Amino acid sequence: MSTVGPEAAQAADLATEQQYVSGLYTRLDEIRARTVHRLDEQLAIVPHNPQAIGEREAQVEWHTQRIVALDAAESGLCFGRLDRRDADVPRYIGRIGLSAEDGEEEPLLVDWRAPAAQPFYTATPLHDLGVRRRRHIRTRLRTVVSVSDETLDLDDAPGTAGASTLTGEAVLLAELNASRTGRMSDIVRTIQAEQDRIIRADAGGVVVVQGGPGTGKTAVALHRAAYLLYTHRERLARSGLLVVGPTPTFLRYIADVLPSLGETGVVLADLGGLRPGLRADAPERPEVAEVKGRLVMADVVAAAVRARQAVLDRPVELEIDGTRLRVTKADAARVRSRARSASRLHNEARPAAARAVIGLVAAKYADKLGADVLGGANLLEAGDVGALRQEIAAEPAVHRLVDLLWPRLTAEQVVGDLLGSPARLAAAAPQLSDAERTLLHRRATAPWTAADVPLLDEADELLGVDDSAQRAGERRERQRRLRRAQDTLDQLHGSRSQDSETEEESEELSAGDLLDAEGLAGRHEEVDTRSVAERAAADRTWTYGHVIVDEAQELSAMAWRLLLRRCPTRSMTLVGDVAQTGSAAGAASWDEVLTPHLGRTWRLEQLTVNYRTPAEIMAVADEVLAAGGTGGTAAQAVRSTGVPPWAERVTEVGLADAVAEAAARFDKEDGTLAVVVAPSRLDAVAEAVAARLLGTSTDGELTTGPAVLPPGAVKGLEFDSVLVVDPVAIVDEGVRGHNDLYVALTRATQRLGVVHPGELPAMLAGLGTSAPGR
Ligand SMILES: Nc1ncnc2c1ncn2[C@@H]1O[C@H](COP(=O)(O)OP(=O)(O)OP(=O)(O)O)[C@@H](O)[C@H]1O
Repeated sequence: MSTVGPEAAQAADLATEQQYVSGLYTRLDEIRARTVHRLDEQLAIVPHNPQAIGEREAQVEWHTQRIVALDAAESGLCFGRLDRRDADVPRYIGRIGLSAEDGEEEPLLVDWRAPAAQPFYTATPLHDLGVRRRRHIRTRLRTVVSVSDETLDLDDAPGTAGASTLTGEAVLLAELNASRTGRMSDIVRTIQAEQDRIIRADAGGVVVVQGGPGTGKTAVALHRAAYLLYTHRERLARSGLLVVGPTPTFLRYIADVLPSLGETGVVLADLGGLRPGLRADAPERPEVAEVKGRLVMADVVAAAVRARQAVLDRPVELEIDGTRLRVTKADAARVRSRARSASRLHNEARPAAARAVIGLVAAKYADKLGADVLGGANLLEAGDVGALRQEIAAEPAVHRLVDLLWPRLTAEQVVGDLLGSPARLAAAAPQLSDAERTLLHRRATAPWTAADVPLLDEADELLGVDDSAQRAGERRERQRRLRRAQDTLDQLHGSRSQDSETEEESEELSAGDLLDAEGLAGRHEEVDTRSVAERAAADRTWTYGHVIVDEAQELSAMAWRLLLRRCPTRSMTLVGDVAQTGSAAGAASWDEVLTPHLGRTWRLEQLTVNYRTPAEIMAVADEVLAAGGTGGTAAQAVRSTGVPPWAERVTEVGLADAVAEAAARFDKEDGTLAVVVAPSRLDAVAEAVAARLLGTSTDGELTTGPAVLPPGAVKGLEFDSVLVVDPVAIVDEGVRGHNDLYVALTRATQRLGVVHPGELPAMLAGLGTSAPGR
């Protein structure tokens, strides 16, 4: 009897899986070709009315999206197989679902997001969910290059139970050890059970995901987005999904993940990009951002809007056709109370303010014109007063008075004027101290910062839009279309030959019988052909079906108000780590930051395993947190590299060159490199590193070479090698300096070095003192 050796068994497994995977690619090609053909058919259609245009656009979008998803699935199409105790056929798991032409009961490939795929991520020897064996399949292009098995059935392989809490440990570690590229990639092959639970959590309500550095919060947030789009496709296709991240650099870093999962219809934005048409990215001092982020600023903005609804300091005179009229403070107060009772929103109340002003001026004018010199009743008739009102409504002096008492305002005017004027600040913000108001004060024309965006949004909420002119224009346009449609119908009707109106022919339906002018006019209305994501991103008032916030601990109270307005259904996923909060306006605890807005309606989930940072580096970082961080949760490092992190003391004058020298040593290693440096040293260090290493970037471009960045800019990112410069300055210059240093140290996936000009602080005593390669 011959036994099969492990190599032969492996070869046989490879051959079996290759055959299956090749079949899957054949099926993928067929479906793709058919979808391309259908798309071509749709593009060839020439639609003649808005309804047909709309239908065609929907079909084109659907087929295009399908092709994008099929293309995205090409790389690593199938990565898993489940052999189940009670089923004869294996179940294959992949990036998308594929069924056979004849629609067999078991699909050829199950989408990783489908419920049937879940055991691939969550089955364990103790809770095997009916799975005997989980197989990880690795492919390069369309070739299967390896398979690795986990036996879950305790009867088959006694002793496997409890061996590891990780799913597919070998495959996972291989992924984690790989060099980084400067762009985040998806983790669909190796999602871990605690992550899977959050990814598939119910869409309703607010889920807060707290986890230490490297626990996969960003990865989980993005895979949850893909999961929700799959599970609630129809709803989210209409309402859209928003992902908010801390910086433009971070958004670039994560930008490939969702497309690689076949999902392109998501809006990604940082806070400074949340106002359509505005890029608010001017730098801001942290202490200013902190004041701007306080909840009290909602009252300040409201007071600033109210202050624009003027009562006069002294009477104004205006002249109409040579007649002088006097408008008093009391008159102005009457106009204001009329307008205020007409609408809560300033700009929407403007027509009421204008009517009140016209009424007031007309009455004064009538009094003068019709005054009986003998002191009798007014000599003007009611009709005369009506005509006067029309005349007065056209008077430029009256328009100026309306503008004075109730100006049409934009959010930019309200907030710009407020911050640009100490007097306006003093009037609108008595609750702030002089020092705080001084912090807020800036040039009226200064560029906008990210912390201004919630203030602008708040102002917009209070201003509303006076769209009466636009609505009047739309009414006129609709009437024009109606008239044109009626003419068309009349012509059609008129062209019916009188002679042919036999009884039979008169039974025929004409265009006019089928359509009325209203319907025909409707057909000529414009169709908005932008995608939901495009429309959502361009519309400040858009409300999303789901909002995901990454690095949520950084958001100020005012930013929360803005985001909650974008998601009235409160279907939200917030991920972050209160131990990594860098901004003064951000959170030291979730309770503190969320309870004012959400009460206790949110639920907390935790991630506990650090997949990024090796144990050697985490041991050092944890000491920093213990020495002065703001809480957070410990995360267990999943691997160790055996490479000790080190510290090197340098002289103050030689610091920049020493950093460049150390960076050059790291640069010889595989993968990406970041130099993290306190803001005050940024320019000198960046210059020295750039002079030494080609491709050095300081603008957050992570793919060209070493990146030199301040701690605030590396939030959420990771690099194979990290060089931290002058840790004491990082702590001293940050608002929450220990957190900043903690963030900097935990960015490394492989190697960490610290260069310091003075004594090494005690909390970093765990660092070795000799830099390798010296
Ligand atoms: N299940 C997993 N399989 C493979 N890689 C994973 C897994 N989970 C996380 N990772 C990897 O670990 C790294 C850290 O993940 P991520 O950036 O999502 O963590 P984070 O919790 O957001 O970190 P931080 O708070 O420090 O920014 C990434 O490279 C990510 O791809």
